[in-house]
Amino acid sequence: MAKRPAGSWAAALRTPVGGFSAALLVLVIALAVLGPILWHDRAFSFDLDALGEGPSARHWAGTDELGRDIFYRVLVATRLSVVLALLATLLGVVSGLVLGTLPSVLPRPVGRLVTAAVNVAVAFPSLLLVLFFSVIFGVGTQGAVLAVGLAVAPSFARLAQTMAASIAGRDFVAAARVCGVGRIRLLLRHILPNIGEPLVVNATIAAGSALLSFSGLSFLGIGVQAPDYDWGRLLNDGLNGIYVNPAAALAPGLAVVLAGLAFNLTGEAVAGVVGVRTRATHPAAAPAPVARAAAAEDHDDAVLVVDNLQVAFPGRGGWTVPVRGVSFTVRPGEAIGVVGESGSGKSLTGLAVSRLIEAPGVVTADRLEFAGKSLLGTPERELRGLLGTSLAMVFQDPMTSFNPTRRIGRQLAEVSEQHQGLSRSKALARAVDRLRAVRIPAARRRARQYPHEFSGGMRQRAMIGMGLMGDPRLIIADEPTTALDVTVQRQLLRLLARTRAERDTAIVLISHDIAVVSQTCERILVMYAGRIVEDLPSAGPAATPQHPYTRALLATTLDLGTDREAPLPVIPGRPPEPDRLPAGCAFAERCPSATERCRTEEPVLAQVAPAHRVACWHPDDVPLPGPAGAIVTAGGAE
Ligand SMILES: Nc1ncnc2c1ncn2[C@@H]1O[C@H](COP(=O)(O)OP(=O)(O)OP(=O)(O)O)[C@@H](O)[C@H]1O
Repeated sequence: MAKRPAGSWAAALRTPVGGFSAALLVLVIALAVLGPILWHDRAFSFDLDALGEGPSARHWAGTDELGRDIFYRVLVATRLSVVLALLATLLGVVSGLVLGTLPSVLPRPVGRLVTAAVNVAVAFPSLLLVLFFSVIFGVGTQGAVLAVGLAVAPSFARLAQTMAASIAGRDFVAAARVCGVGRIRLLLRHILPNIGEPLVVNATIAAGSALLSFSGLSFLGIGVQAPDYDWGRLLNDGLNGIYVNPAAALAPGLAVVLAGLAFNLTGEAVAGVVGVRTRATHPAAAPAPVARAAAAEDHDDAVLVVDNLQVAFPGRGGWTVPVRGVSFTVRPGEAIGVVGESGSGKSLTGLAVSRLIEAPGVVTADRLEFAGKSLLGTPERELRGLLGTSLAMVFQDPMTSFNPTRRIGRQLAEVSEQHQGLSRSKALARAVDRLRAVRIPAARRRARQYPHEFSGGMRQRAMIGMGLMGDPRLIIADEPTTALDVTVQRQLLRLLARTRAERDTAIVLISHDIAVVSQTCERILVMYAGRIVEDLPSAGPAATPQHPYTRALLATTLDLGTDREAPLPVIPGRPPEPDRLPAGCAFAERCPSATERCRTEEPVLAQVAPAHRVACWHPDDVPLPGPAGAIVTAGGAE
């Protein structure tokens, strides 16, 4: 299980649910431990002057027919009630875990048999199972523990099975398998630790239910037997005289409810901390604004204006700001490339523009406008229509971009049904037409197919086709060609270029590959550690990169002329983590031209030529070798 920072537990305790459940649980545990030690004698002493009496100053919840104090009996019964519930839960969790994970270590036919047995058991209501097992194991405490425990087991087995199956498909398990790790070790080392958290949460909640079931069994007379007593037995005793002394039944009933609540609410609070349920956290204060890096240029007809954009996430020691004051403008029909190494903030910038940053992430900007509308100030409902028809997003992994259970045509058609009010058949006809427009052969037949029946390149085309269902003014493509081979990559870039030429659609192409970007875009934004460090055209007189980072990126680009005998060029060092940024220029550590000033003072993005901005104290304007010294790579322009 991953270690949680102490801060998140403390924060959970400060919430009303967390605080209340923790207090209640501490009280229940304290009573279970101390109850029999402190009040055993009082619970067993007979007051012959007060037989079967109602509440009084001496006996707060009255007495039973032998004159024993009900209040103290309820307190003393806490230990047996809680211990039995916990024992039953433990039994249920352990046997459920064994049943749930056995199929992954047993030979396949036996494993299937176990799975089928679990499926059948899950189909029965747990109360029915409790009664069934009680009959089998017989009346008494032991039988009741076994009955409640085994009745809980199937739901844990199912939970463990489902979670183990989802983990078993992950890459790290495959990697361990390839390394020859055996099945049992795989289960113990790689699968169980990753399903531990949800199991603990569910076990805590199940303890509350076990307490209730146990009290139910004792109440029916098939659980704890005299002279022992738990809350269920006290409830049973109290019910006989309920018209004389209602408190005799109410007191143990209240104890069951409060202890059940303590377990259930604690489970909820733990779930909030370990993230079993996705819950928006509300950090104490908003992230502090970072120093402005540059202003966006003003254009009246701009499709997208990003001015001083910041994306922040709450971390252990405060906010981390992976995007720090990014500013740029995109005009109609313009193709802008965003490049940079992994972690430079490219994707977050694209996601912020598409309003896809989820809480607890926070997006702020002086201006973030798409098609003249503020993306931060306009109500969600108003924006949905605009973004649905005018903004298209193409992601890196085309397989996960489509819903695998729905036909491609229907998924495309949904856009027009939702945003353009087209009928089902008209929307589908448009979907087929759009698939044709992105050059998908046999579009009508293909529209009836599922995503897995498409090749990677076709899925990316279909994704662009989905964007074209509306009338996109901007396409944001985040690493759209990374998963594709070079030929398909070229086709896709050509399709983007054609779409742009035909419809005057602007394109923001995010890539780590400066060669890909320079082939498709006329302007390149180079990002490093959450900032734009250079903004330059990809061709023309101002296309000589001046930032040492851009020059280093270009130097590491391989092309047909690269000397295969020489070692592969790399940029030494690694980019800084967003929560550990140095003072001054973030690239200084890796920069051959860095001086003392670079290490103390952060450069701002400044104009060095028309349409060329650089954030560097020592820009290098010596033209690079190659055609006109510009960023034209082996692929050439499309
Ligand atoms: N939800 C998140 N919570 C905290 N930090 C995040 C979150 N998402 C991204 N980051 C951090 O923000 C930084 C920038 O991420 P981003 O995905 O924008 O990088 P990128 O330049 O697109 O890299 P890549 O090419 O690898 O996708 C990374 O250091 C990442 O760890």
